[in-house]
Parts: sequence; C-alpha cells; structure tokens
Amino acid sequence: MTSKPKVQTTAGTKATSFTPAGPLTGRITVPGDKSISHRSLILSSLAVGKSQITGLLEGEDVLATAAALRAMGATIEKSDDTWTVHGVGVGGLMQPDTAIDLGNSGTSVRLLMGLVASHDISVTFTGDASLSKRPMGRVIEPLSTMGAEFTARMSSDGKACLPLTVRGLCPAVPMEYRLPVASAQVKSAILIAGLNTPGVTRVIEPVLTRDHSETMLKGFGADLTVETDKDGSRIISLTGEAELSPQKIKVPGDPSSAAFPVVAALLVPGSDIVVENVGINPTRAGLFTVLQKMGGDISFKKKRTVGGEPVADIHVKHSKLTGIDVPADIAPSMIDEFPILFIAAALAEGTTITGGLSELRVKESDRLSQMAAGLSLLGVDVTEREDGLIITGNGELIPGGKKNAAIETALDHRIAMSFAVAGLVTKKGATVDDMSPTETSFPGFADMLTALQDSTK
Ligand SMILES: O=C(O)C1=C[C@@H](OP(=O)(O)O)[C@@H](O)[C@H](O)C1
Ligand SMILES: C=C(OP(=O)(O)O)C(=O)O
Repeated sequence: MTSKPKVQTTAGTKATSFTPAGPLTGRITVPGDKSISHRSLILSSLAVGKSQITGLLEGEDVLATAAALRAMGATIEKSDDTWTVHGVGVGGLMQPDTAIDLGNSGTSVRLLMGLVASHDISVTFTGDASLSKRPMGRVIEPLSTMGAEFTARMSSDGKACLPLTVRGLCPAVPMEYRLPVASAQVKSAILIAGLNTPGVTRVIEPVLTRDHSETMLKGFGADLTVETDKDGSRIISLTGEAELSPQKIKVPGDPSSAAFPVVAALLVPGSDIVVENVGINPTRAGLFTVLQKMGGDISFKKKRTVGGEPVADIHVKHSKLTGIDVPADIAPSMIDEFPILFIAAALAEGTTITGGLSELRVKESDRLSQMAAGLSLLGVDVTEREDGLIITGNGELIPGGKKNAAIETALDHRIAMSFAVAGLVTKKGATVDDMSPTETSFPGFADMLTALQDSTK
C-alpha cells in the first residue's frame, strides 16, 4: 500500500516535515496571479472612479501593495469575493504620513518606486531582512534620469538597498531606456512613472519579459504601443499624462503557484490532477514547456482568454522524466520556477543543465545557493555554477540525508514550497525550517497538498 502525503508541524517550531506520498488526485485551483494582482491594484488606484477585481491574490505581498496605495490616498475595500478600488486619477496620489513597509515583496517596492517617481511626494520604503538585501539600483538609475531623487542605505558590497526614500518630480522628464537586465519590474516601474510624465516614455526590451503591464495599461485605456526593432528588441512607447478608465478585472490563477502541484503530480507515482483556471501567458509558461520536453504528461484543456490573458485548465499525470539541457533564453519566461524545476531534475533520469540564471542570486534569497545546499542535504548530485545548477538524478526517489536536518528557506517562499514537494518524493521525507514565507504568494499551500491527498480517499 502506498502512503499518503503527510504534513507534520513540529510543536513549538515553524519546522514542517513532508513525507512520501501516495497518488495525488483531484481538481484544484491556485490563488490569483501575483504579478497581475499588484498591477490591478496600482492601475485601479490611478484610474478615475471605481474598479472591481475578482480573483485577487490575498497573499502578504499583494496586501502590502494595497496598504501602500491606501496610505497614498486610494480607497481599497473587499466585500465578498470582490475588491473595489476607488482611484484618484493619474497624478492624484498624496503624501503618506509614515514610512511604508513592503515586507518581502520586490514587485511592490520596485513598481511603487516608479509610481512615486512622477508624483510631487516623498516616500520612505522599508522591508524585511530579505527585501532589505535586494538591489534597488536597477530602478533608481532610470527613475533618477526622469528626475526623481533617492537616498538609500548602501550595503557593504556597495549596492543601494532599503530602507530608501524617493522624492518624486512632477512634472517628471520623459526618457528612452534600454533595459540592461531582463526585468519586468524595472520595465513596469518606468512605464508606471511615465503615466504621469508629459510626452512619450519609451522602454526598449532586448529580452522579452512578462508583458502584463503592457496588456493592462492598454486595457485601462493608456496610449501604449509595442513595436519590434530590427534586432528583435521590443520598443514600448507610452504617452504620458494619461487618463485611465476604471475596469472590471478577473485575475487568473498564478502559473508560478500552479508550478508546485504540477511538478508534485508529475513526480508522485499514480498521480492525475487538474489545476483549473491557470494563466498560460507565453511570457510565463516556460516551465510547462521544459517539463514537457523532459517527458512530462501535461496538457492544456479549455483554453480561453480572460481579460486579455490566455488561461487554461492544466491536466497533469505522473511521468518518468529525463534530464535535459535547459536553453538559457527560456529563463525569463520561468524565472520564478527554477527552484521547483530543480526538484523535478533531481527525480529525472540523467543530467539537467541550467545556465544564464545569475538573476536568481538576487531574488528573495540567493536561489542557486539555497537550492544547491538543500538538495545536497537530501543527498542529490548537484553542482553549483556561477549562473546555474547541474543536477543528476537516476529516476528514483531522492535518497534523503541526515535525520532531522531541516532545509533552510532564508525567508524565501519558493524555496519552502519546492522542498515541501521534494519531501513527498524523498525516501524518508524532508523537513523545511519555516513554511511561513509561503503566505507571501500562496496562502493555503499546505491545505492544497492535503486536498490533493484527500481526494484519493
Ligand atoms: O514584474 C513582476 O511582477 C515580477 C517580475 C520578476 O522579477 P524581475 O523583474 O526582477 O525579473 C519576478 O521574479 C517577480 O516574481 C514578479
Ligand atoms: C521574485 C519573486 O517576487 P518579488 O520579486 O516580488 O519579491 C517571486 O515571487 O519569486
């Protein structure tokens, strides 16, 4: 008889053990898309009048964005399943009374820095220990060119970090900016600053990143065009002093959250699940393509478009996976999914090679070193390179390491969820030191694993 997935919390600690699982079955949904949720709140706050949002992710990161916007004058309320935002109009945000704490959320701080940059207000942003280590120079540099002024704490290695204060300039100066790093957060910060800036603000994106900002800005009525340059770069032009009209938004399920049950079902023998209503925008769906290339039985049912975003129900069956060489150019379309891909690679037969991933070192944690350390602790054959991991599996369960050794998550939700899934396919299970960071992006993560277990009863 196969055992069921088990979730055990050790009394008095936040450590949680995940042990080998019987088949995962059933139909589930995952919480709303984090990127689209942040943007829904920000753009609704800048529209004139009442927007309504359903499916909003109620994770700590998005709630931090909502609190920040309230502190700057937007009215944001929830009743039943609907969030209502009374926007103040582009340029209408006000000086908050105190510093704004954005917890663990990189997207909140970088997009809101763009928002403040073209308002005549001054805002101090703070964050938790993880967010306070992340580099902000990538946003400070272009927003300074538009006229905003910044004071930031400098880290011991010379990076501008939180806490930081932005003094916006109104009117700001429009500019053309070629992104030196593939980052949807930097792109979006500049476009959001451009909304309240006279003239045309232009972002040139040599490498395509998630395009929710472009789709949603157009949906709210901004004058935004996207052209492709001779060298393949995207040129995004936004005409400022925009007037945004309020919208009704349905946020689809987050593919970055769906990644965890999808990989769990591929790895646990006998599993057969459907994750309903997941966003499958090609700028986000790289993981599913890579897993299919590794032999994963993943199919997309009932494909449809919701609010300009492609959505589907994802059907996944347990599959034998084979290691592959993951092309570096797919990385931006699955940038948050590498931690869980590394777990799939540990179960695959053969070697999986990844590269071009230096951005993973500046996420909530250094995801390359945290994943390499956790996998080594579980006895997986892993080599850490500067910009990727090489992982060799033998198509069998992860051996498991020292008894009671807890995987360190370093305040990183995706590390925590990845090793929770690893526990289901590690001979004696895996213990994760702290599952509380999962509240940032996937409230109810442990309940979701239990629901997949319960439906086999
Ligand atoms: O724009 C966004 O919503 C996001 C962009 C990505 O960050 P980068 O822009 O730093 O790549 C991603 O890692 C993050 O989870 C969300
Ligand atoms: C990197 C992430 O988010 P953020 O940058 O918003 O903290 C993530 O969710 O994996």
